[in-house]
Amino acid sequence: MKLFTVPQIRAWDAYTIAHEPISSLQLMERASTAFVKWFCERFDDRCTINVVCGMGNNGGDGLVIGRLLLQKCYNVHIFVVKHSAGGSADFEANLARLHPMTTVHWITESTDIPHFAQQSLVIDALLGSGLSRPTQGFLAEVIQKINDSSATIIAVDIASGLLADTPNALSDIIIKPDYTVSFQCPKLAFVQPQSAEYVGEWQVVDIGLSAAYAEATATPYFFSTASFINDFKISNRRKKYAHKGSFGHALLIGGSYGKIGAIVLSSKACLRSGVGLLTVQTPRCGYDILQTSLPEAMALPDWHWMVNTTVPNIDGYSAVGIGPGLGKDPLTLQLLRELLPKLTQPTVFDADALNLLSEHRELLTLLPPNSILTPHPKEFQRLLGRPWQDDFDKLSLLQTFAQQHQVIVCLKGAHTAVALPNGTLYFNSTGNPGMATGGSGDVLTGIITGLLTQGIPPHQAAIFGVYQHGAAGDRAAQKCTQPGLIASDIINEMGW
Ligand SMILES: NC(=O)C1=CN([C@@H]2O[C@H](COP(=O)(O)OP(=O)(O)OC[C@H]3O[C@@H](n4cnc5c(N)ncnc54)[C@H](O)[C@@H]3O)[C@@H](O)[C@H]2O)[C@@H](O)CC1
Ligand SMILES: Nc1ncnc2c1ncn2[C@@H]1O[C@H](COP(=O)(O)OP(=O)(O)O)[C@@H](O)[C@H]1O
Ligand SMILES: [K+]
Repeated sequence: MKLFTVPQIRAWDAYTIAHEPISSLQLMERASTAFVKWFCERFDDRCTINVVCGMGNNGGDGLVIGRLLLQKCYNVHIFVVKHSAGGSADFEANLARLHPMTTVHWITESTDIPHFAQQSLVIDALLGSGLSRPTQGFLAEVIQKINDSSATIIAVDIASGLLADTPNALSDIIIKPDYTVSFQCPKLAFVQPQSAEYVGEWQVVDIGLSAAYAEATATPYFFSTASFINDFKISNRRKKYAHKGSFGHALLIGGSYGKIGAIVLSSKACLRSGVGLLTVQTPRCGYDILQTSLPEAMALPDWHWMVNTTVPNIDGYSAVGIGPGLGKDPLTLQLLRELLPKLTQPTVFDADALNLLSEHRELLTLLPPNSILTPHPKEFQRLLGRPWQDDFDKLSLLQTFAQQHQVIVCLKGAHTAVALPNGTLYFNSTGNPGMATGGSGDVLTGIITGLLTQGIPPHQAAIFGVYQHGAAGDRAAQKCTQPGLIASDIINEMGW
């Protein structure tokens, strides 16, 4: 699914209105109907609902939502904050339609702001994507009062006061919703850690905007949903006469004294991703551990007891993964230095392989094109050599890094962002905080290396691997709960 900026979404609305054809008023009705459908599936008519509206089209949505819920016999109170002299045309039209049904409570000064009871629901339709300046005055007071209440808050399209495509100032006063129900496509802010408390649990509802516009309009941002991933047509079916040679031979290099578990986890995930053969190079202290815990893997023990030091002969391997548990010993650095120019096969760099690259930045120029780097935010900061100002700055640095080095970077976290060498970004839709546990990233390295080994092109291996890793994590969390989840559970739930 493509992710669009607010100006693009506005153009998308206009295109749909011009080409469907449909009036903007009808589109507002359609959007609000989709919201109400989502709402009624979750909340029954015993609750008290406060719809708090502004005077733009987001407020217009609020008025329609209020009307539709009244028609369904919900207990609805509608408030309008008078923040401008007149409302948008569609707001005014819907205000007129509401009049015979109920009294609208106007909030024109601070004393008009109601108390929102603990058990009630607040539907936030104050401001949407038309936000043009920070909220101030009694509009900000209303937001503050809603936030201070214990009511359940549901934002229409986007939380009032939250900017969709650019960072907010720390001082901005913004609704902190429990849920955001957004129209047609997620906003960029929804996949940024800094906006988390201004988004809550979010869901996109389809309002039938033009498919032709979406198809024809370019964007660097994508959201990897199940249907998007299915388009890669990566099959889990095997041909009857397939043999282990049909699925490639992976080489993983990692582990050091005390961190053999990391490379074992990667190895296990790599095997479960479907490779035909796997060889694992570890220091000698890892030999017994690996052979005992994973008899399916072949071991290539280094002469060194504690760390990896020897450049393996990489001929014959379909793909390489290096980094989990690797350590940063000077001998291991030497290995990496000598290995890099020899690599002709697709390669994944993770963990300490990335840290070594960060500390010896001249090595970055030796990365083969389309290599896959899988840093978590701290590792990415080290690779950059400097921190970012905010999440949007981080994304732009990520795009620039991938373009400059012609590599694929999977910046891990909730909504892992995969940056391609052409600057496009794919935000992942799967995964959960249960995966914030040691070893989860090692599993991802194994999965992506395994996909590369089977001949899947690097950009697909990265996007698909990240998606399937998160999906396996979601299945694991269902079984073990989020706190109970450990990295091995992700491996046990693998399969697609
Ligand atoms: N056809 C469409 O365009 C559709 C739009 N929809 C809704 O329309 C919304 C966007 O509508 P609008 O563009 O009218 O935007 P808003 O509803 O966000 O309101 C913008 C108005 O508020 C004012 N404003 C902006 N920031 C302010 C601030 N901080 N304090 C006080 N006033 C402020 C602006 O000057 C403008 O008059 C979407 O979020 C969505 O909810 C939906 O109805 C779906 C269809
Ligand atoms: N809150 C979260 N939501 C979704 N996925 C998460 C979350 N926290 C961590 N993960 C995933 O778990 C993995 C953690 O990787 P990493 O930090 O490298 O762990 P480790 O180094 O211990 O293996 C990443 O793939 C990341 O996307
Ligand atoms: K809103």
